[in-house]
Amino acid sequence: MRLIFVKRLCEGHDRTRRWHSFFLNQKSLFVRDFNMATEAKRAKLTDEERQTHISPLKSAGWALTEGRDAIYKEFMFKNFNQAFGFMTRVAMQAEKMDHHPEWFNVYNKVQITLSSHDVNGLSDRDVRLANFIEKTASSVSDK
Ligand SMILES: C[C@H](O)[C@H](O)[C@H]1CNC2=NC(N)=NC(=O)C2=N1
Repeated sequence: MRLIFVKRLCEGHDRTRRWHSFFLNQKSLFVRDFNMATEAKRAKLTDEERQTHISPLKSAGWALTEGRDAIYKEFMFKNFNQAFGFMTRVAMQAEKMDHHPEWFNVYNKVQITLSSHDVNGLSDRDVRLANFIEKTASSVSDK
């Protein structure tokens, strides 16, 4: 039996785009829907996940924001050039992830808040972006 792999980008009612993937045979039988994995990630972090992933970020200088399920950190660079170089790298990663920071910059200071609007709180996308931001900040500061 010949199986055809189908991948389709769909826009949901909440305007988020997700990949729907399935194998079809000639009778259009759904064999697998990889979208399940994506769906599972669109959820708030559990208490256990916060212990594992938010605690190390707190040690790195991130703090929970008051009155809102989000994390915040202020970064200082040598000058504007370095700060903007950092922001450019983060912006490209954010676009790739379709997950964007709330941020403020003046000269060498960049203040960042991360939260997932679609779940109204912290999700694993904030953890991944925060870790990328940490790595990028130290590589930019090294120069
Ligand atoms: C339509 C688009 O996928 C969504 O609006 C994305 C864009 N960037 C986002 N960024 C953040 N921080 N949270 C989101 O829920 C989010 N959603």
